Amino acid sequence: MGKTAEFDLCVVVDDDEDILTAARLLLRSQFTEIVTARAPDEAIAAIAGRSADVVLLDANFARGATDAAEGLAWLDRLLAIDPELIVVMITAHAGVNVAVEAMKRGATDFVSKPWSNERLVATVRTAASLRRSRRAVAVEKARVVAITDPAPGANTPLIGRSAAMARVHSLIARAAPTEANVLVLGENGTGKEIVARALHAQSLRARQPMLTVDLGAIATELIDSELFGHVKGAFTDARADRIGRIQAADGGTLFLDEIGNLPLHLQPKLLTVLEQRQVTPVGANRPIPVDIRVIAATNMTPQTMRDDRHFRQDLLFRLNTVEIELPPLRDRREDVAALVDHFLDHYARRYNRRAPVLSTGARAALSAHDWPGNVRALRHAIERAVILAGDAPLEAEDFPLGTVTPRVAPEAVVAPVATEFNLERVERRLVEEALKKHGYNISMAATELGLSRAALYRRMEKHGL
Ligand SMILES: Nc1ncnc2c1ncn2[C@@H]1O[C@H](COP(=O)(O)OP(=O)(O)OP(=O)(O)O)[C@@H](O)[C@H]1O
Repeated sequence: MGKTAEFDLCVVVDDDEDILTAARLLLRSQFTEIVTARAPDEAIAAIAGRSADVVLLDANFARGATDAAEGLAWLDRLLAIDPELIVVMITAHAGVNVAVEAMKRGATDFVSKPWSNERLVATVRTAASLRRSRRAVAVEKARVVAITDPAPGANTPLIGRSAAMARVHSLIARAAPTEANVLVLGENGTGKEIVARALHAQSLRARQPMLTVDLGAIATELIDSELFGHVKGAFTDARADRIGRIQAADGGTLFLDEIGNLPLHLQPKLLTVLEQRQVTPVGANRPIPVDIRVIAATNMTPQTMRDDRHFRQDLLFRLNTVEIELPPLRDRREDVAALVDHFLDHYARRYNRRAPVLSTGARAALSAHDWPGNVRALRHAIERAVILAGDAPLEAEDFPLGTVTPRVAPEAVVAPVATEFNLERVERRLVEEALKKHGYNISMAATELGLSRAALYRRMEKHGL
């Protein structure tokens, strides 16, 4: 059996039978199948529903014609059927104008008759490889888009009418339609991701995807290749080219969550992407142009972000063209009532129950609570209450408000009691303790528990924390 060909399907369209035979002989070692046709419509019918790697298309069909009008018209039709199609035009000798026109209309390359065999094979091979890499990028892009669905709850509207939230709403409305990069600051659970989604949804890029990279959830050593991509062989496990999230977000918005976790040594690399609008995958030697708008978020305080031991200031200035700061819930208690009503209604629908009534005392307690986990914690508290509610109005005791545990010294945390052996309960307790210990700072609690942020969120959901 002969060597397997590298490419699948080549289509050659020419009204000259000799040319068809020559092309078939020349290209048969490169393609598993070669379809030849004497007229373009014959070729279209022969490959209907299939995807050709390359179409070699003659420019002149009408006898004696040299202006290529017919070939160019067929080029348009073929590209209308499949805009990704790779067409190599066969032009008459010295038909430079035709070649230029064909390229302008979307042909990938051209060969002129009489051709040199070597040149023809090289041109067709390059064109077929281009098709393959375009397809690989499309598949990779779809994969990356598919795995970056919004986090649970991230698609809810931004509730809150306090003066602080009114400022946030107004900043979103003004910044969204511009191309400005936006930095969203706020403690964990204050709604930074919702703000990022609102910015994208109201932007000119709304029809393109918004890709999220949670820099707090990716192992540090993987951040480089996740963000910037890599080429095959760049490191031991790089078995194939892989585009990074930056390239996958091309045309859309890139949401860099927990930007404060971007290692210092990668910060100049991101700066270069933003300044030069191009990305160089790990191990590649040529940069790829990218068009992205960046929204970044962090739970670091503005002071920490402005400390160049944590964050490069030149990068900060690129990221924070507009800065939106989300105040913690304890500084906008007037928003609690609206949030409580929103989540009561939301979870009553979700669990198909009547929304429980809250006593005046319960409402007052919820408003007075300090909510170290901010809106996320309030949301979980309401969800739990809706699930557990009986017929009586809910009282303050029905919510796990307990005594507020401020950020405590690590040694003050009690080790789990060894007499408890129920794994689920032990897990819940550990997660809860770690959250309290770190003042509901998700990144720090996750690090302490040896979990990724995403894994910690899943456990918080599971245990209603
Ligand atoms: N203003 C708000 N209105 C409605 N829901 C909110 C609001 N703020 C936060 N939430 C809810 O709280 C949860 C946390 O929000 P989000 O993930 O946007 O916070 P975050 O600041 O990005 O948190 P983290 O820093 O921990 O990633 C989500 O379930 C979201 O629906």
